[in-house]
Amino acid sequence: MTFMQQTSSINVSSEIGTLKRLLIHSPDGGIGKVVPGKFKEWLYDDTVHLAQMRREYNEYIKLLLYFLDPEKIPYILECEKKQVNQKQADCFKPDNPAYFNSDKVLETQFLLTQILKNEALRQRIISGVCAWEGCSFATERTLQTITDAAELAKVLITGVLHNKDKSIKEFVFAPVPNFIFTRDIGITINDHLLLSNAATAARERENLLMKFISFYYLFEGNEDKLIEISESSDFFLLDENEQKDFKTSVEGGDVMMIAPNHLLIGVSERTTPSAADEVIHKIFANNKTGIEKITVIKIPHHRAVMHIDTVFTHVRKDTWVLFGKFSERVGQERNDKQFAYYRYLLDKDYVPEHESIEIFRFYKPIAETYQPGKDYLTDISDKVKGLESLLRSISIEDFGIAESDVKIIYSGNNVFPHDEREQWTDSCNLLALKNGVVVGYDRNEETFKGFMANGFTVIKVGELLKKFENNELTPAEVKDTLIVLPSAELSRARGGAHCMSMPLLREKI
Ligand SMILES: NC(=[NH2+])NCCC[C@H](N)C(=O)O
Repeated sequence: MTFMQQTSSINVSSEIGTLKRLLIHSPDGGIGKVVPGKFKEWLYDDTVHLAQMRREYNEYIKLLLYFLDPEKIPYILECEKKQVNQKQADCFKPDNPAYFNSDKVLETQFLLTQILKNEALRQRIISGVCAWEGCSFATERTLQTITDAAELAKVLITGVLHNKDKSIKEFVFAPVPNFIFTRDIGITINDHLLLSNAATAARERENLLMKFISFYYLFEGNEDKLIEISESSDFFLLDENEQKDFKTSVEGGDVMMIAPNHLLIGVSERTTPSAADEVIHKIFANNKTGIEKITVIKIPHHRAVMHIDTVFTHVRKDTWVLFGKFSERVGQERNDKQFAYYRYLLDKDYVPEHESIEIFRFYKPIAETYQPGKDYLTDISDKVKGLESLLRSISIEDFGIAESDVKIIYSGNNVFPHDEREQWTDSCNLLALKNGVVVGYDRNEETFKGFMANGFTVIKVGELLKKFENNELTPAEVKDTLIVLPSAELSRARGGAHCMSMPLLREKI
């Protein structure tokens, strides 16, 4: 039986409907191989203490299981208790027979292992990865000799090959240290999945592995629901400069299924204009995706804001968290207080960040037949003046909220330098477990003030889990809450809970 046949499978139509199933990846050994000389290329800003990162991440897993698959909890608690002295309990290791194996909280390495048990696919995947990574024939043969699927999956992800007695290690290819950010490898759009096409080589193998996982596991038998994006066929003939303009990369952190018929696409450091173009055409051409409205948000290209989900996320139908520097309202307010004459005097190309954000809306009713040559751009400038008014308009139009009830919570409570510091450590990158219950990082304390001022409870994950364990509270009873994960190490990889999750199933809202 295929995955689709045995489960009520895959469907996401908002960022805040109750989360029922997602794809994650636990920090693997490859993260422990990141060296300073590779920071830029591998998209890291620091080295990470892997053991501590795993402890932090396991709190996240437990939280997810409590909400999505509570039947696994007794097993996890028992396993943790038995192995307190072990660095990491076996039930958290995807390559261990004791792995918790949930069909709600799915894991990439675990799924890859399942596919690798099929001999024909095993050959195909090894060849695919080897061709991609350009490894020697000898290495390919060595990989073929690994008969244990779990071991092979680990090698294909970490790039580290051990010999039989585990004494000698060899790197067969680079690690993929950003694979924990499963958000970026694909986007569930209703019952379809848009496969990413990474902007940088450091993340390309992730996309390849995700393709295998999608075609041979998650969407097996329903491959028509997978959407792939690629460069146009004449791309290879373009000269170097033109290629820069027409490169087609899209990463999941830039795509949000924000409301049942509405998709947001960020054009950023990672997602290119030509990728947005291609996504718009593919989605409008396919009525089954259920998308009528596509809003494209152009943000500045820099590391601090690599994807739109580092700038804002949806918290509750009426509530958003946003980086104030990118809000036209906040920008205007500052200017009203003291007019910025320097803007006349500075270099001509100086544009304050919020003003450099551009928003475009494309609209095609489902009932209308798609015409490739038609321009679907619609003018929304009367109501959308910038990012903040866009978010407000989504609450009002897509979720039926009264204008006066929409709340915007700002990174660092909009006080410099906390706004920038906390945005950097993902104060705006929250994962909603349900409408009004979101997961973030414990270090972004100034941002908490905005949550509390708007009636939210802020609680450390450890405290919440204790309440669950003592039966003082159930996940169903948790409302209007920001749950915060320990983040000393996790945040160093530069992604938050939103990045560390790929929702596959949410309740309709
Ligand atoms: N959706 C996200 N914001 N993902 C964050 C990815 C972080 C990762 N280090 C990168 O630079 O690619």
